[in-house]
Amino acid sequence: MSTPTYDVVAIGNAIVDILASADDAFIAEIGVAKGSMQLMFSSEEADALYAKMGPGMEISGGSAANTVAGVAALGGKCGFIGQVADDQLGQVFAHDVRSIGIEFATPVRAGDPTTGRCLIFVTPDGQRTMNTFLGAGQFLPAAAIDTAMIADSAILYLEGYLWDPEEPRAAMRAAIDCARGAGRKVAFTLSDVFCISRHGGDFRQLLSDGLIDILFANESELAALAETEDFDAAVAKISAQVPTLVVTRGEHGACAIQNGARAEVKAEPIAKVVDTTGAGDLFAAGFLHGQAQGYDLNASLKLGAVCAAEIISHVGARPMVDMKALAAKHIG
Ligand SMILES: OC[C@H]1O[C@H](O)[C@H](O)[C@@H]1O
Repeated sequence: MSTPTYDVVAIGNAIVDILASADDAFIAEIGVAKGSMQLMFSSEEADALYAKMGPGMEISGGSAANTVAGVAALGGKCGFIGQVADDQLGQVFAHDVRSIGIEFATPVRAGDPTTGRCLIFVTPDGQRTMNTFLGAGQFLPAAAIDTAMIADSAILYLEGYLWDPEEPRAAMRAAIDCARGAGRKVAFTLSDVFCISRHGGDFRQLLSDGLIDILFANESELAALAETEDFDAAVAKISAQVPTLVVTRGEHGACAIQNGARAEVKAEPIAKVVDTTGAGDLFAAGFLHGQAQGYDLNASLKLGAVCAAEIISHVGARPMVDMKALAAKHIG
């Protein structure tokens, strides 16, 4: 097997985030569950919610895109595959990933819908409530999959959010076949409990077919996938089906089980949680970069925790400090 050019190639939703402060009363008023993610199914619905939003900040996002942005900031070589439309938000998204050295060559899609956007309300406790219009992202076709790039990457990283729409799901299945055919690793994030409610059967099948090498979950996603609220039982059940399981536990840190060996990390202390958007994405970035660099499980978890702490200390899910220097300070 040849040495791969890329450390991580991701397939995910190409989204520009619009973030604004809101209080709990506003979250109740718009009728969504605080801390959750819900889909908006039309640009009219997105426009109506945007009209209610206070002054916003636009920052590129998208879960898997955030992760490769983190890996690239740490010095990894990355690629991204995702669908944007031929519009201004699409140009912003493409500019932002390319400007940090990520290879992004998915052809733009003409016509409606627009590029995806996510309206994110951040409450004073740092909690984020996301409202996503996937837009063009839900039409990523299998034909857009760059098989040469995937076969040339140590890790293919997929987001569960994108398993929902039909075309990208087919595209991701083709990408898994391509990565595995080339002897590369496949990493998958479960993204949200709602993805498991809708596609838990598929996810369990991917695991039992041995198609996933690294699985990322938070505690609620793990419980939903394992169909038990008993954390230790859930870890035992799922870790028996995947070579590496990583479970993020918010302020309680994270744990990973790799081929039977278990490691834990505490959450990195920070002065103030400003915005939790992208915490899991950046944890995945640190962990994957560590694994791609050959770090052991403890060091990979530590780098994940350091990256997650950086991202929650400011608004937006893209790193804002010199991540190489930050990693060097903590990992050496
Ligand atoms: O995981 C956080 C990301 O999910 C949503 O897709 C937003 O784009 C945000 O950046």
